[in-house]
Amino acid sequence: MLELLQVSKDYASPQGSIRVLEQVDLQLAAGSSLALTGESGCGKSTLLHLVAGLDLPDGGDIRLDGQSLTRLGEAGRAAWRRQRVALVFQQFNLIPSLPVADNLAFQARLAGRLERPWLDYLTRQLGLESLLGRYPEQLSGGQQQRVAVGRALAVRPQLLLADEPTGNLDEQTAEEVMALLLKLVADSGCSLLMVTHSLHLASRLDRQVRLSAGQLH
Ligand SMILES: Nc1ncnc2c1ncn2[C@@H]1O[C@H](COP(=O)(O)OP(=O)(O)OP(=O)(O)O)[C@@H](O)[C@H]1O
Repeated sequence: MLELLQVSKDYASPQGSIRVLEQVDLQLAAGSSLALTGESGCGKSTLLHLVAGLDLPDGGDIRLDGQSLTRLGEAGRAAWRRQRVALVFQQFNLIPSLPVADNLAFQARLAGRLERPWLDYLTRQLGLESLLGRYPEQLSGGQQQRVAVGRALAVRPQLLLADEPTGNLDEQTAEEVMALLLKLVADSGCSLLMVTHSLHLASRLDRQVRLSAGQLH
């Protein structure tokens, strides 16, 4: 279970400090999915980055199965980023110098969690078997995002964080990638927190919340 307890975040600006998140409370049960929507600049990516352990809140706490992220030191936060959460970005973010097979295994290897049968299952389900020797630049956007989904889920994270995962894809490819992502998230049993501008995509997740003026609705 993911819990955000009174989470606040400020950024410095020339006009002084700006509060982007204002004492946000949120709970996401293990194995369930939540869509985070809201206008551009409202703080959706900020919230996702905090949960990912990429940045620290200025107030409040973030907990995963009772463990507090804000009480961890740098090494503990690095382990959180490697093993407990995984990210899928709008821009795919594959490693250009590695073929698909190594991109798929990269994070699971780094986390010491590479399970070959699970990775093979993901590879088959994502339709990537014939592309394992190719490099990212030789793939379409939809193919690249399927690799990114496989790479993230190969870790067997407790929580998958997705930031506009289909934002760079045409409508039909977005549908295909989203269907695969939802099926494989269900297969892995992890929770999903997804940022999206699309109310249609948001409606496919268990719950929807909107971020506005620093608070969730
Ligand atoms: N590192 C930073 N320093 C200062 N301000 C920042 C920083 N990162 C984000 N911001 C500001 O915080 C606000 C929230 O940004 P964030 O990227 O979280 O919004 P978002 O809802 O994800 O937007 P979008 O939908 O356009 O991606 C914006 O006003 C942004 O300019």
